[in-house]
Amino acid sequence: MANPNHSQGPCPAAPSTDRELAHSLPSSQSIASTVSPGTSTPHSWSAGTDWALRSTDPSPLSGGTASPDFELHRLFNGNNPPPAQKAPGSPSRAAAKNICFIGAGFVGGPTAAVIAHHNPHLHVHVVDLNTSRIAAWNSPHLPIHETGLLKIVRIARDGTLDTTVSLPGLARPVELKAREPNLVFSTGVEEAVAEADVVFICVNTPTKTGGLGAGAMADVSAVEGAVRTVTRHARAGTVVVEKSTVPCGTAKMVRDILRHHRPEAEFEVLSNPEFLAEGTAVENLTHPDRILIGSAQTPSGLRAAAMLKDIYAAWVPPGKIVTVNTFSSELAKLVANAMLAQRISSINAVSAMCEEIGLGADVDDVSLAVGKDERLGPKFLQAGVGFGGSCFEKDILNLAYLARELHLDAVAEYWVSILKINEDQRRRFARRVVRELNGSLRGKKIAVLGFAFKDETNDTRNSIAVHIVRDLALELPKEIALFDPGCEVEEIVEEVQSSELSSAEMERVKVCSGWRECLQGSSAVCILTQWKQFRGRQLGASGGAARQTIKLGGHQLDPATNDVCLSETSIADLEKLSWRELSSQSDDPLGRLKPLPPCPADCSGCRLGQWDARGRDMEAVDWVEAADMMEEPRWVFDGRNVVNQAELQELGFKVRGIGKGFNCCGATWRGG
Ligand SMILES: NC(=O)c1ccc[n+]([C@@H]2O[C@H](COP(=O)([O-])OP(=O)(O)OC[C@H]3O[C@@H](n4cnc5c(N)ncnc54)[C@H](O)[C@@H]3O)[C@@H](O)[C@H]2O)c1
Ligand SMILES: O=c1ccn([C@@H]2O[C@H](COP(=O)(O)OP(=O)(O)O[C@H]3O[C@H](CO)[C@@H](O)[C@H](O)[C@H]3O)[C@@H](O)[C@H]2O)c(=O)[nH]1
Repeated sequence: MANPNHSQGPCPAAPSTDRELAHSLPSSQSIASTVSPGTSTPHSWSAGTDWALRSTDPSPLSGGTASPDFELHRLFNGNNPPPAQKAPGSPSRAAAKNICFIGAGFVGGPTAAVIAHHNPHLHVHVVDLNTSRIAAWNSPHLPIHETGLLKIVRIARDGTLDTTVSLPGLARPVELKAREPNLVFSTGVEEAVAEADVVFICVNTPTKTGGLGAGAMADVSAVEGAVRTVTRHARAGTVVVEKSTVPCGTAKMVRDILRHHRPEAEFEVLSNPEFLAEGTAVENLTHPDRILIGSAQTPSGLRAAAMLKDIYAAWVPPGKIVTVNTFSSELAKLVANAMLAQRISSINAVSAMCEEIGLGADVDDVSLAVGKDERLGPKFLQAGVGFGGSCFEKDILNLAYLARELHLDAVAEYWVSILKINEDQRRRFARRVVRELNGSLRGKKIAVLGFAFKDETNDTRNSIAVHIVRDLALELPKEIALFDPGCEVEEIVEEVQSSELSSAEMERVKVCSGWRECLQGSSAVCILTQWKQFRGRQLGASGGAARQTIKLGGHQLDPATNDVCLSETSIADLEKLSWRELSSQSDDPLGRLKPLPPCPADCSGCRLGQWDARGRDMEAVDWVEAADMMEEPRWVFDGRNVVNQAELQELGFKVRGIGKGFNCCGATWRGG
């Protein structure tokens, strides 16, 4: 809870936005941070006030929302709502009240939670056939480990408490009214669909493994399953939103199925692909680069798009919401992933060249130089052992399949070449390990640090590590020890077991629960995931978290009235102020969260620990200690260029990074 002893006057050293906030609260206002589910009221300044909505977006699609401009208008003009301003002929549709998400996976769960968090007036119901997944969403131990996710789930799922905030930067205490719960997780798929105004389909769409298009085409059977439920149970007029990544033309297919089974009912089908990346899901959902909405370009399609746009406009600036037709939207999702992966394959191809040139060419220097070109930019130019994960490969295969279907073989080959480079990159890495260890791994222990497909996640699906472990296991080493600071031992075991290793190869694989156990007695360490813990204690310690600059939502402060309106975004600003002014370490500095119910004594979630407060080994590797544990000569094969090569070489390690055509002493070497 915020400290009442600091409630007098503004902080003299505070920047201007802080000073504005310091005078921001009138003496007698009480602030409701939410309204009851089912009312059309957005975040209200004072409870019980109903606001007319105004479009702040010149686009004819906008149906209006509680945008910052609207909130400012309200503050300048008291409680008189601004006149509704709709572009002539612009479509309108009743605002959604009940939303259903089918699929409580990596996309459905976090997306539903963020939508519910920012739209307290909506009732959001997330359903899945997987009972254990739903049980986890209803527990203190969520099935998905994403920074900040538990907190927003708790706010929306459990509601919040009445609280009063007193901070040195605030003129007077701020009263935050309790929030009602508006996020439900259940297995009641049919009931949730029957109640919904909008149904988001967030089910899995993996690459087909058999039959027509095996190994290339996306398997949309789960989408079809979800659509079947909609045809049977949805009310006429329900808007169906395709959130899953699907082949181009799927929205039309869904529309056709609905028309066939329910010819009397009007259904609109929208494409609204998701661009979040795992490990940064909450950040990506909270501050998206864009929200893409594809709709039929008919009046009713545009009305449906406007309704969806309003849901996002609760926290996304209107300029970031892009509306197109459904085909362009579906294609854009596949192309975005293909182009991101293409950059990685491009820089990995360069890394192979750097290694072969061997004259000191360093791929990281090339990335730096190339990324300075504003037309190219610095992101997604990190060379490594290749990209993994559940999305890039399947979406490129999907795109290439479409090109082939269109008889564009050269185009299909172009996309497939991205995957060929990726495969070559990981093969080259495994070959190099074997070559440097004199062409044989027999009798040697190989340590693998990192098993998740990227850092800050526990997702091991299609991880590069699985492929490399398989290639190394073929060499019959004494042992391959695996450790990942973000994954449970069971998660890694499960993934390895599904990797087609023979029983003789499997016997050599051991999953460890700490880096010491993993490195003990090894001849070589392969770093396959970019966890910062692998950089080492020395670097980890010197890094020190930079002090965060607090943006106090300046555009939401009214300089004339010094009022502040408290949407969840503004409450987040208050939390930042609290962290700064009171040096609070609490995840809940305003004291809004309801306590979690105690877990049963045999709770497996408690036993395994949690992402945010877990018992697993998140300690940085101490390379000084590691040097003593390993067999000589000690090799480090850094597949993500995370360690400081010079520092490790001083400790007696032989280090090989990606795309380094030299070692630190200037001697050239050649990759495998
Ligand atoms: N994972 C990501 O980072 C990411 C990002 C953007 C887009 N996508 C796309 O989003 C979609 C979902 O991906 P995900 O990673 O969330 O998948 P996931 O496997 O984690 O979750 C899908 C969930 O859908 C459930 N499901 C399947 N059929 C169902 C039905 N008929 N009724 C109720 N529940 C059902 C499954 O039980 C599962 O829990 C995919 O198309 C994927 O390509 C994923
Ligand atoms: O410069 C880079 C960036 C990433 N990677 C690797 O690429 C893979 C994918 O990383 P990332 O894209 O960050 O994670 P994903 O969760 O797979 O997200 C991608 O796939 C999602 C599913 O479609 C999209 O929504 C996201 O926009 C898109 O980034 C990982 O193995 C990374 O290690 C690199 O090797 N070099």
